[in-house]
Amino acid sequence: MTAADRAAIAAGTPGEMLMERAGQGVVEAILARFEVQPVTVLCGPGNNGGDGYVVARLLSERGWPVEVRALAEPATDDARTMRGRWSGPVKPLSGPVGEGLVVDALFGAGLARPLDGLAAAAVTALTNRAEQVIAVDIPSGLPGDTGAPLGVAVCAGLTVTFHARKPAHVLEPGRSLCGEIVVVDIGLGETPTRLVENGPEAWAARFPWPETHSHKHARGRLIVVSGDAWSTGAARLASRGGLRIGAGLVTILSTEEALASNAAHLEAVMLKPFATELELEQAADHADAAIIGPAAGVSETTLLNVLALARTGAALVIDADAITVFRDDPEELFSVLDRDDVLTPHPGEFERLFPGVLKAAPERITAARRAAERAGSVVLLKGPDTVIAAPDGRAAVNLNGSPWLATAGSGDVLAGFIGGLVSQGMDSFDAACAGAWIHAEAAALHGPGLISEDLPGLAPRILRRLYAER
Ligand SMILES: NC(=O)C1=CN([C@@H]2O[C@H](COP(=O)(O)OP(=O)(O)OC[C@H]3O[C@@H](n4cnc5c(N)ncnc54)[C@H](OP(=O)(O)O)[C@@H]3O)[C@@H](O)[C@H]2O)[C@@H](O)CC1
Ligand SMILES: [K+]
Repeated sequence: MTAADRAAIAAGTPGEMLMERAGQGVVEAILARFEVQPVTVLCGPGNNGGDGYVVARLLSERGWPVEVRALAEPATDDARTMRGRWSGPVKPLSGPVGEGLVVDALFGAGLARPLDGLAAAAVTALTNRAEQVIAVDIPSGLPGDTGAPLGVAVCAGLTVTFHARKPAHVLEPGRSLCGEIVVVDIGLGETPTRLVENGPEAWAARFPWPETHSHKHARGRLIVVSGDAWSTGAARLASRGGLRIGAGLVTILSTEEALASNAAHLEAVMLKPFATELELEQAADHADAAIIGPAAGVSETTLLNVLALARTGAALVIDADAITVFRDDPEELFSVLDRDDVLTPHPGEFERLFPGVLKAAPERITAARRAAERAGSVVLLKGPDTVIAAPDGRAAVNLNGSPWLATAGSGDVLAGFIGGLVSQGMDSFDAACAGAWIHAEAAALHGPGLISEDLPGLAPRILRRLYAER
């Protein structure tokens, strides 16, 4: 039972009533998606099984042919009550499951160990039937607080959970085992949750729209540090992203040798030379935000450039090579970061800065939180389920990730989106969340054939939508 259940029960809502609402929610989700057909409900011994008996009764009352299979007798009072209200037969779990839908009410939040014996066999027999399987709360075999199955686990086409998504619903591979996810309100009320699904509702109210009197300097001054003469495209992708997301002035800072190639490809983005890290520091002096890392080169120069930017008042977005250069001494980086700064590692870069943290954490949200706390800055851990965490414990998981983003340079544009938002004064955690969401939304909008050059130009369609809904 979760803390939310216990709190609701302590506040006077009987567990039995919560269970009735939970079963009702599952049934409504089924009725909204499927025609009447045979349904087999697999019930476990705990309250997840209790929900299963409610589903069986309510579907049967609506004329559905229902068969109940139980792993064991109910072991909780509420489950026993619901078992008692089911007037049909209860068959053993063993043996093949017939045609039609299968409701998986074997285990939910109380899963304590890998499935074995009859439960494992029943779950294995459901392989290749995902579209017909409706998981109650969580696909059995998947612990709610991680996205990692303990052993065999149900693969469902629909998962109906209660109150709020749990880590297993948002983190891979769990998220893919859930299929469509429906969250049912069972009246648990407002309970503090520190896991946020990243989406506009989490940050749109604080999006930095320009006001009538805004001028370009007030809209945010962003600088992007260019790579050397052969590696200038990444900084331009980032700068274009920054400009499209609304920064008023974007400047690429480039060494002499890369000036010509940058100059040949820039219009609204400005260009300034620098030779030493001291000159970089001076050039960045009036910037609100600075991006460093995309194609920067894994070199001592990049490391010194990061430290130089950290001496300015600019909020930093540190990506790619600018992360890797600190692999021998991550503390050197952490000692100059503050909570306005954002690190945007993929898992390999994350490992370089935070060795062992991903492996030691039960899942990616905890890993990103620990990293943010250690670094003292916002950390955006990339992946199909990108996680954003702040040093104060805030965390969000991006749910609109898109496979089209697996293309060269997409991370550079993401750094640009985040830097552009931070430069406009948006809180860095919000900016990382908004940047990641808009980035994935843009990719989904384009779909097949996406290249990173397309991403900045897709942002306006999403921004228009956000602007209209503000
Ligand atoms: N969220 C909400 O608001 C509401 C939630 N509700 C529902 O309650 C569910 C949580 O119920 P729950 O705590 O009783 O746990 P549940 O998953 O049924 O299993 C526990 C039982 O399984 C057993 N067991 C564990 N692992 C096993 C294994 N591998 N193999 C074999 N046995 C194993 C374990 O035995 P033990 O570990 O003690 O030996 C225990 O007997 C939740 O997911 C939701 O569906 C609603 O009803 C009300 C509102
Ligand atoms: K289940």
